[in-house]
Amino acid sequence: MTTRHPLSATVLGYPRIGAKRELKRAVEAYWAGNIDDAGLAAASAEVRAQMLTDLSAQDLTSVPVNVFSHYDHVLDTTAAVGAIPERYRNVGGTLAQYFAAAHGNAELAPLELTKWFDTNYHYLVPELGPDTVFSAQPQKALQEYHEAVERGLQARPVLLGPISFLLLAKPEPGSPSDFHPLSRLEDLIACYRDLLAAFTEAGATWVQLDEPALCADRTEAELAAVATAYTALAHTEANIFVTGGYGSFDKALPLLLNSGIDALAIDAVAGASDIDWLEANEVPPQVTLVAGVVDGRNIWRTDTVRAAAIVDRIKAVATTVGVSSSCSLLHVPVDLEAETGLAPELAQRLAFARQKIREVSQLAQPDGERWSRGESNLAWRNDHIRQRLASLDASATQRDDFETRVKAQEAHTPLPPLATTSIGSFPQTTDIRRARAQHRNGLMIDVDYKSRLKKEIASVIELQERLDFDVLVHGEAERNDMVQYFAEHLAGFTTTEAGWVQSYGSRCVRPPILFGDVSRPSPITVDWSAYAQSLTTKPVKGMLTGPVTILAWSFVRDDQPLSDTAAQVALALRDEVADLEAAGLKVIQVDEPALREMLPLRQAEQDDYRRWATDAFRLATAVVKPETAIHTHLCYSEFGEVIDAINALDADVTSIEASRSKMEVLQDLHASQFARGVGPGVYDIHSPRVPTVEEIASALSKAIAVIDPKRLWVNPDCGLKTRRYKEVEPALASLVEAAKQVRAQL
Ligand code: MET
Ligand SMILES: [Zn+2]
Repeated sequence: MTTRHPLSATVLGYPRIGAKRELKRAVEAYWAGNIDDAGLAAASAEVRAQMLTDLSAQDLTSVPVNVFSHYDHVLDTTAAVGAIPERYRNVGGTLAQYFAAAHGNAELAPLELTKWFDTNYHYLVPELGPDTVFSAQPQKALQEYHEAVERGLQARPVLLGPISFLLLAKPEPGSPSDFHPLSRLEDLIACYRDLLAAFTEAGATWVQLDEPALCADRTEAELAAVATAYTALAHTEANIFVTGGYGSFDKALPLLLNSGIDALAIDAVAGASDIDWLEANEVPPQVTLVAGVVDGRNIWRTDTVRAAAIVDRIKAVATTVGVSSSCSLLHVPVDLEAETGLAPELAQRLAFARQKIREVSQLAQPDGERWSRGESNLAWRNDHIRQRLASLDASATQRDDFETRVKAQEAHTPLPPLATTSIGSFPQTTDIRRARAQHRNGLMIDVDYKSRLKKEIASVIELQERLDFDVLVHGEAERNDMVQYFAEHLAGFTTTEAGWVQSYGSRCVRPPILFGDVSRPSPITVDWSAYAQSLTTKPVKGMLTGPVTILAWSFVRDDQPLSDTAAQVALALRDEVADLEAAGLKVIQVDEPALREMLPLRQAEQDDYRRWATDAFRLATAVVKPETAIHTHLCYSEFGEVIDAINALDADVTSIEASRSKMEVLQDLHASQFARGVGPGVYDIHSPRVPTVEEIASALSKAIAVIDPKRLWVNPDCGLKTRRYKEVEPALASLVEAAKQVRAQL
């Protein structure tokens, strides 16, 4: 019998929150003090056991370990190199320190949370300084290694690779201004060598180092660091398997191949251009190539006929070839079998994590089962929508110029300078969540549910009138989630019952599935917004989620370009915008918080993205008359990168998360000569803290130094749905009062 290579059939990582979110429940119970250390350890062990059961259900030739996480895998690597920041170190045992860094406590804010590449996963940003001492802490990885070995599995510990770890880190507070974490490479490598030594000593022959940061454009110095790091690590006893997983390695590819590493995973889904390079160049014979042909980021069943052809292309250039997922399966739900409500013709085209393991295993067998997707389902096609889109010309995305709009809007809806508003959602009380759940489960009839929602809207309007807001919102009580709500009301989408994926820590989301042509069977939000407007003489904002964000937070069909799908979503929203305007809404906000998230990692692809993303937004909004104001909202920082796109959205007003980034965004806006209305958030809704009138007034005073007060809006930095009324009321009162004070000084 020939033994198969350990990387013949594998996946790069696995969902770790539990098929039914068991880990979420355990961790939250632990934070609340409802279970103790032993209780959490037991629950975690069960989640890991299930992961291993899944990973061993098909004949994978090796399984990744150390891919379980109590919160985040970047924080796990931070802990593995002993670099949990000093300030969390006197909190108690290692788990307490870990959670303090992850989640904060009464005294300490957690580490910064930010988006993981172009996904909706968030990682905790490591903080490193010139004096950070690295020390190998292999215990967690070893424990998971032993758990797998005890089951007779061939296991390989996984760590975030040293280059990505340093590139994702930020300088710790107080570091010299010219300090860059990458300058710590040599010391970090020494620590990784210790970790690898501990793994090999325990019996591991392979170690997986994930280098997703190499799927973005890198400077010459960063690329040089890749060669240095891997040449050093290749001279250890461990066999090194490097993965990327979020696109092509591009310039890093030859460096990795020639560094002496033993295996490299190619992302054949998002980074197929690497395969072209491999075909045109020489692959060192000692390097095993692992073909990542099973999409780790989407839920479509793999066309294994096509995938096998890609594996063959790679086999033609390399001596040893394996098959894997394109990246960790972290981004997909665990089991399709749990979805009993899906239409069979859709379900048969899907694969979640368990099904993907099976696909890998089939692809790795020369005579394994093959499936071809064939044509897309004709029943999912909507020719009427396609014709409407085809008949649109450039005027569909073009409004009058901003000057004209401002004049028309001032006449139509007079507002003071520093006008006050909020971002849309108001606190979602237990009572309102219960009503929604009861209605969903058929325990509350439509009329009762509608009157319950109307009551909620009326109370939100009453509160805003009492607080003296200038532009009111209806509060979004009808929405469980800003994307799911629209997915439930648009044709071409379906939602799942248990399709949970981790967003960060214990927070999970259920991305809807966009499977066919999108259309709007009937108005979605119009009744709620019109009802809110009927209760007040002040303007109410209609509230919609934008096309880019709807795509970013869904699993989207991959049989046509994203730009085509975005246009269909935009057209549906355009009809909704037109209906809101016709119903008397003078202000309409279309949220695009995911505008930055979808930005491609490689510069070469960014212009195209900016074009279709802004076209979609404009298609959705440019239907209104000049006197109707279009607002948009963005959060999650780093606006520098999308400022041109924000400009191109051509919204009349853009509200932006800014209180946490200390109004830095104003500098960016100023520098880019952004000329339209802007509302830098002055109340950090991510914290229960109630801001004072003085601090908001001082932020506003800073803002009017760079922005014309007529263009400046005063608002929180995001929706209020996760907050409680007891914090929100006084905070909003401070906000309105601060606006009035600064206004009085103009
Ligand atoms: C993540 S952005 C949220 C915007 C939405 N309108 C809300 O207020 O909740
Ligand atoms: Zn937001």
